[in-house]
Amino acid sequence: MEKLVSSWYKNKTLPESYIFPPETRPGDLIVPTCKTIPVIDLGKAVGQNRTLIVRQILKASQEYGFFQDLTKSCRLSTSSSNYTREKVHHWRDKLGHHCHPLEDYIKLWPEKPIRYREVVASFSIEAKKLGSRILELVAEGLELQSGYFGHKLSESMQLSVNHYPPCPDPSLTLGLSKHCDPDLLTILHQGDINGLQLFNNGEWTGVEPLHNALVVNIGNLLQIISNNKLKSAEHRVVTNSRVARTTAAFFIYPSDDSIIEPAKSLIRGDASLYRAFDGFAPNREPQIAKKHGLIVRTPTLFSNPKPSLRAALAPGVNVGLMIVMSSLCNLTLTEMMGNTYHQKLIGVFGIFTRFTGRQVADAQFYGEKYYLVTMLIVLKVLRLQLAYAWFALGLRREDMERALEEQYGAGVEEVSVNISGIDRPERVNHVNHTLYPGLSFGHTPKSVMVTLCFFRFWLGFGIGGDYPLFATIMSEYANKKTRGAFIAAVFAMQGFGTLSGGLFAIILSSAFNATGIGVPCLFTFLVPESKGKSLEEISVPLNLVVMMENPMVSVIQMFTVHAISRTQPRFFGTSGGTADSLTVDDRKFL
Ligand SMILES: O=C(O)CCC(=O)C(=O)O
Ligand SMILES: [Fe+2]
Repeated sequence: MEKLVSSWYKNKTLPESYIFPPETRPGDLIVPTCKTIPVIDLGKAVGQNRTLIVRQILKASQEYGFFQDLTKSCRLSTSSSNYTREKVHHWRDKLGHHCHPLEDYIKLWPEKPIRYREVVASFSIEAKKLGSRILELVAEGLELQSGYFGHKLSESMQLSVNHYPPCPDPSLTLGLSKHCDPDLLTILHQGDINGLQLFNNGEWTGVEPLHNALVVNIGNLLQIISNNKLKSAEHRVVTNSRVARTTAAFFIYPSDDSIIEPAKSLIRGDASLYRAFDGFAPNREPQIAKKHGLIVRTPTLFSNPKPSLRAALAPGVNVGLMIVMSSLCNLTLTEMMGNTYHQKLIGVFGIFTRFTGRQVADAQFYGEKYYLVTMLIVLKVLRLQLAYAWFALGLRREDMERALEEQYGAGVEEVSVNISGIDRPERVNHVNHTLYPGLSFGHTPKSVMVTLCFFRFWLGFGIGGDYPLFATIMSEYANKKTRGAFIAAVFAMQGFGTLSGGLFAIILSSAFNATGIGVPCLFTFLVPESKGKSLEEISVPLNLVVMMENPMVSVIQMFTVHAISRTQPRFFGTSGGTADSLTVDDRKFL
């Protein structure tokens, strides 16, 4: 392990590796302490006062993401867990370990000092209780059902004991640089030494240590679950040259298998600001677009927990596929329309579809566009594509929200109907049916398998009628000598088509991934260090800035523009229906 700062800091000047770049140094070390960070006495959250306390907590969490609570209730590292790779080290040593469920972890805690286990155990039991109480009050304030944050969502707890030794030059370094906690809720015992600072309204303010108080701050996950009704606070720790500062932070976070998403009741009427994700691991930090001076607001930003599968579903792939496929279809169909074999095929096909039902034909993608065999991949990610369209075109927010509301409803249908070149409204059903094989009845492996088997069977049933058709037409068309080869080719082509569709998806998404950007989230929050603007206001252009720096993404955006603009005039509001007729404002994002 790297040597702890505490073991060598004495009589030394600040080593270069601890000197932060000028723009992130603490600057003026004496910042005003924030007298207005609300102090909430949880002991009073009973009887008639309860509603008042709930209101105070909610208000504090919305404005600051921080409040102080008056109820008093292993791994040794230095700087951060990323010591070898980080550019600058933090002036901090840290002991970290899990503490809940206690009986699972206590045996792993340090044995010395002798009372460590006893003291920390009782503290962590209290911290857990306190966390649960606060979360219950937060649930009440957000009008979520009682116990909403209980069980899995707040199942785990980790403790970080931070030690910041006296520092030779506090103006050049930081104990912890600006960050938001990635958890649900943090309960911090900060002792009685100043050091914690909160970034609010574009300024740093000190969080004054209060006797008998714990600092409570909202983490990213609570911001996500509350759909931005609560705010995860940005904070940092500055050092001082006189005394060591030791703090204990309890991080409450969900079990690994929890699904994190905005609470359903909080997205009614509002757009859901975050997509759902699972496999939450508190240490999985997102990539930070440092050169843009941006701070990552959500742990999901550009994170790609299951790279292979997710990569294959990258929206860029979908757009690319759609364009290639629909051009192919258009060409093929135009070619075939005047062809008598085609007429025959349609005739027989018509009988077939009447016999087996429209759905069967639709579900196997053969209604009219024979070659949309990759539709399955494509449709699954339409939702993400809509997000791209939004970013790329600077669409009006209301339009985007409406489209999202209708996700797998009419909005997507229209887009897919249009993109695939089927423009009559009565064909909406057709697209609807093609969606089925891309959906699942549930999210467990079993239900996915059942859905898949069911639709595969259905598909096979439909194809079973169709293959003989192909064979017949091809036999009629080809001469005797080459007939066998032609029929083989026709059948093989479908497989090749599907394979190359998949291959295309994989190549495009690997290229996309290699750019380091990963699959973008629907709404990501990159916040510049500038004041005055709301998250919503700045997130769209900023996402674009990041994306536009990347040639691959720009290409995908151009695709999106063409695909959507060709077909979706209503998304443009008043600005017209083609890329050419976008207004100047729209164009600035292209
Ligand atoms: O030590 C402190 O005052 C704050 C610690 C902190 O923010 C953290 O561990 O995330
Ligand atoms: Fe923190």
